[in-house]
Amino acid sequence: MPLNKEIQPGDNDELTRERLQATFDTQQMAAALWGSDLARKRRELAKKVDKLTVLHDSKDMSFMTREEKLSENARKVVQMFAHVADIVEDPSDDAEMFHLSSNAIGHEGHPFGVHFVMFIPALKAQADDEQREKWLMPALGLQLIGTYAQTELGHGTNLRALETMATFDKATDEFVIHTPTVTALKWWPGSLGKSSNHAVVSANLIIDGKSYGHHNFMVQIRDENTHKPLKGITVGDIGPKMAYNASDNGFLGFDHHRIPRRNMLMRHAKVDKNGVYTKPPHAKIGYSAMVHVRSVMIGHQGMFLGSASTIAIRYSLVRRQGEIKEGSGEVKILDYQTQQHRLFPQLARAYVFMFAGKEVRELYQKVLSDMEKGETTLLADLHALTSGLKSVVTHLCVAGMEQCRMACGGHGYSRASGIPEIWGVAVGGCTYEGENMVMLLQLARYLMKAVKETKKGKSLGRLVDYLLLPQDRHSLIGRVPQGEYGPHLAAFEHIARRQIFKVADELTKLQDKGMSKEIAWQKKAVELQRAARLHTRFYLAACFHRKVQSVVDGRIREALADLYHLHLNYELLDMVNYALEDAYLKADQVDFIREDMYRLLETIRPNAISLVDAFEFSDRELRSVLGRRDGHVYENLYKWAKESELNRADVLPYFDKYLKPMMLAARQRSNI
Ligand SMILES: CCCCCCCCCC/C=C\CCCCC/C=C/C(=O)SCCNC(=O)CCNC(=O)[C@H](O)C(C)(C)COP(=O)(O)OP(=O)(O)OC[C@H]1O[C@@H](n2cnc3c(N)ncnc32)[C@H](O)[C@@H]1OP(=O)(O)O
Ligand SMILES: Cc1cc2nc3c(=O)[nH]c(=O)nc-3n(C[C@H](O)[C@H](O)[C@H](O)COP(=O)(O)OP(=O)(O)OC[C@H]3O[C@@H](n4cnc5c(N)ncnc54)[C@H](O)[C@@H]3O)c2cc1C
Repeated sequence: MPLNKEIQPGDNDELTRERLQATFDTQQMAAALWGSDLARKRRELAKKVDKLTVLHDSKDMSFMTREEKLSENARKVVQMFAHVADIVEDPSDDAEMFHLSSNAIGHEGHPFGVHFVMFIPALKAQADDEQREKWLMPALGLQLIGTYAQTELGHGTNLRALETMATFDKATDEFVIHTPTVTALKWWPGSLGKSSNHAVVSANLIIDGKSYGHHNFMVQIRDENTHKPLKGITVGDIGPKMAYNASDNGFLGFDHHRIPRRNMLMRHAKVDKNGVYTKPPHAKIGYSAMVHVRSVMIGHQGMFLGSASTIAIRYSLVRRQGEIKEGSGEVKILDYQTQQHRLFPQLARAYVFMFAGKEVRELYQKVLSDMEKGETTLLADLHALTSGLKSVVTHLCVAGMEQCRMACGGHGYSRASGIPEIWGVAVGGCTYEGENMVMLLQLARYLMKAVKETKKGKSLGRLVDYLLLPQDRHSLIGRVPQGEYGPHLAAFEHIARRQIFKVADELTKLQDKGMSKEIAWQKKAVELQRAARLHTRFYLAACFHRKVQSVVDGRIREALADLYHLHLNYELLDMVNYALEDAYLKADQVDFIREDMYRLLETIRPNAISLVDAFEFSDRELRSVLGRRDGHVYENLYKWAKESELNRADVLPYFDKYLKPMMLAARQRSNI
């Protein structure tokens, strides 16, 4: 039995030979990546989706208009729910459902995207028991479609400047929801434009003329039967986007629209019928739906980068171009060192992002169950961690995916590669759920507080314990046996700690000179976001270390350790300026890191296909001609191109309408 479980009769021989070189069992590696239970469920649900033709794309989405995309994905999502009990073991398991939707629907969006990822989590965390009964149960039972309407045309980041108003009318026991200006229009919510009939709306709570800041309200926006907007509500689609065009992101305006008082989500903050306001136990508890998405995004982004790596690495083993030794025949492009250097570090990042995604979800679940008991101590840690990870992971993912695309040459630029769409979806993650730079500055706030605690000999939390440790002056990389690469991880720690303390000292100096805290912050904002990035990259490296250490099977651990060590080398070189500034690393150590990285590229090369096969993306899920499991790329690229709508006729009307008359006229002129 070969160790790579993807081998099948009829596959491209080149790929089969590659797969036979695996040093580990790909299904065991899949278990390390996804968790053994989820890996098994993914495998089984993919087989079931393969058999259920109603869940298959009716044609490649690249050849569809937006309206066709919306309709196609609405059709598939409805079929998916109709068959859900036959396909998944536990329909209430978000992870299993996400993988089902990834297989059957893809990533271009569908009417229930924000419903499941924000609307339901907002109700779970912020609705009281009675409200859960009223809306959560119907939402879970698909009796209504919800969205999360927070961002406005004028403001997305600065939530304190949101303009939508929810004014309490004591006489009728209602809130009056109103959009006072054009900039107050809700703008961007997913599935709002044409699909949703309910929304959790963020609006400023106003009682007796006093504003209590923004709170969340349940608003029905469309009639349940006719689907027409209710009186006082204007709603529509905001137009085409870079990608994610099967999602109808929308706008929404209210003209003194009335809702019952009990439509304010009241698990934590409350307003009684006399207009008496009760504060929540934590000022930011109403932000929980955002924290939820930030926590799920990390693993999803890892998956996007894993998909792009799979496509590029498989294709690089099919594509031959040029010779390394003259006369010895064209080589697979993955045999070029530059191609390996382009792709393997992205593969390693995909792995660690998926591991980090799992860790952060566990912390989220813990915080959620604490919150249920009114306990909010870990909320700040979770906010800091998710803010940093969300920003660093999305940024590195899209940079990595772009490398994958370019590594596929011209065919990478074609939508047939599948990379442009997932890149477009992934890059949205740099903006949604908090613009990356803004979220890095949120983490920086936490880090600066942590420095203050450290100076008192205390730690703000587990994530920043390392700030209490003393700094070494020189790295031991290349000075002691490599072992488990401890000195490399120590270098990540050193770089992060130094930048964090450096910027904290600079802030103090500016303030000591009389500068206000806010202006000093502005003067050092770029350095602060750097501190946040370095802290997060240290967290990621340490997470990779924890994962490798936890693996019991020797062959899996060895293959993972190769990726981990490559990650350490590659990322350190990417941040090397920070280690050179204080001569922590010497030039010969940088050379040592580089040479070790090149060695690792060669070590990883024979396992490359098995490391991507271990993601176990089905062809249906990958939606890529270049990334096909069987490697039959060229004949299928030709088949795909023939599906282009431009090939429906040999001559298209625009030729007769514009080009032919122009050429005829030109010929006539030349005959005169
Ligand atoms: C079919 C079935 C499928 C089922 C499977 C489901 C899976 C589906 C997967 C689909 C995947 C993808 C779909 C993509 C959907 C995308 C949806 C996108 C949605 C959105 O974008 S919603 C809008 C998001 N908006 C934002 O993120 C806004 C960003 N801004 C902010 O968060 C805040 O304004 C801020 C944090 C930048 C600042 O807030 P502000 O109130 O002004 O506070 P500050 O004064 O700066 O800070 C005050 C203190 O508060 C702390 N703080 C801030 N936020 C939090 C928090 N969330 N938690 C805890 N603490 C917080 C902050 O740190 C300060 O503390 P300090 O004073 O320093 O102690
Ligand atoms: C695909 C997609 C889906 C979305 N889905 C939803 C949804 O379902 N529901 C919803 O409510 N919203 C949604 N959004 C909106 C999204 O949350 C916001 O676009 C996002 O929070 C960024 O806010 P903004 O657009 O106001 O950017 P801005 O804040 O205007 O950012 C513009 C620039 O200003 C900078 N900047 C802003 N403030 C600061 C600061 N304090 N310090 C330093 N720099 C700053 C930013 O770094 C950025 O460079 C979605 C957006 C996208 C792209």
